[in-house]
Amino acid sequence: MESSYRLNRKVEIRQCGDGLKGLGLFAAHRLTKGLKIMSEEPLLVDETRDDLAAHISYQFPSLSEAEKSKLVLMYAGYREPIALLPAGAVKDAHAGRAQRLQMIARYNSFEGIGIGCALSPGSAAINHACSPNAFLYYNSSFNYVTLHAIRDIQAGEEVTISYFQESVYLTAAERNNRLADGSSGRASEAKRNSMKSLREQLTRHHEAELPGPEETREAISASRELIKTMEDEGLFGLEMALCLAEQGRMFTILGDNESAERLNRQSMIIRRLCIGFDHPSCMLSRLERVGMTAE
Ligand SMILES: C[S@@+](CC[C@H](N)C(=O)[O-])C[C@H]1O[C@@H](n2cnc3c(N)ncnc32)[C@H](O)[C@@H]1O
Repeated sequence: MESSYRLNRKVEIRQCGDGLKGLGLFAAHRLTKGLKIMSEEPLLVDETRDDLAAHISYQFPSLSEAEKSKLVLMYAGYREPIALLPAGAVKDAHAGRAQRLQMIARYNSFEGIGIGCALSPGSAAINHACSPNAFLYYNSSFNYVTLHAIRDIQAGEEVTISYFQESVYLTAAERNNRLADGSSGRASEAKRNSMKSLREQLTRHHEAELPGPEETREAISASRELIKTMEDEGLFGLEMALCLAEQGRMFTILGDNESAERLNRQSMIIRRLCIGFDHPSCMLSRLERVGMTAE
């Protein structure tokens, strides 16, 4: 029988079927779009991945024994039979080597998921997909890492995130370069190139001094195309929420407040999908809707 570790009632960690990706996170039953799949306290948090890797061996001794054993079992760029060693000084010395801890920090921490970079046990089991079905976020207000389903996920299906959640404008080639450690990326080249050039077009529009209505209408159509491509690619993320809000602002410039409001609502829906209703920025908007804004 296949061995697996049940992380919570919704997901389990087990070996991926293809034998290439190592461990992965799998749905224990059907997970509906928008569901919070997990929420966990990170073992370590730092400003960037480089900082986390630089500090991990100093911080490691202050973790609890339970936290240490979760951390040393993470992927370190190569698979070592740490789990098979008998408990004791040899195992501890080997598992906690500074160089190995740094590799663990590099391969398993996630940055660009909110403020800072976090290393947490459940997220360390999540593999990359170019069209992911989940979104990872570090909620610094409550100090926990959340994972939300951005589409329905079937029982037994692997739960994946994009390792480029906040760098969505990388081309397919740039992604594959960054995934050179063995993670596979199959982003469609034409679509990713088109997203990058649409973003450049929008940036030029924002940087232009006093763009006229014609230029703004052109920028709106570029923004529509960009959002449509993101949808086709399954890239429901905070960048899509930002694009919707940005398009809303352009409608405001044109005096079309109704469209602006509709886009702001859509933007908030995507934001909630990715980071949850209980994220402070989403809760605030709920208060705003009932007229309870802060003074
Ligand atoms: C955060 S860990 C994910 C869990 C890991 N698979 C394990 O066995 O512990 C990141 C590592 O998983 C592997 N990986 C992630 N996504 C992958 C993919 N789509 N294809 C192949 N390997 C992948 C890469 O080796 C990557 O450095």
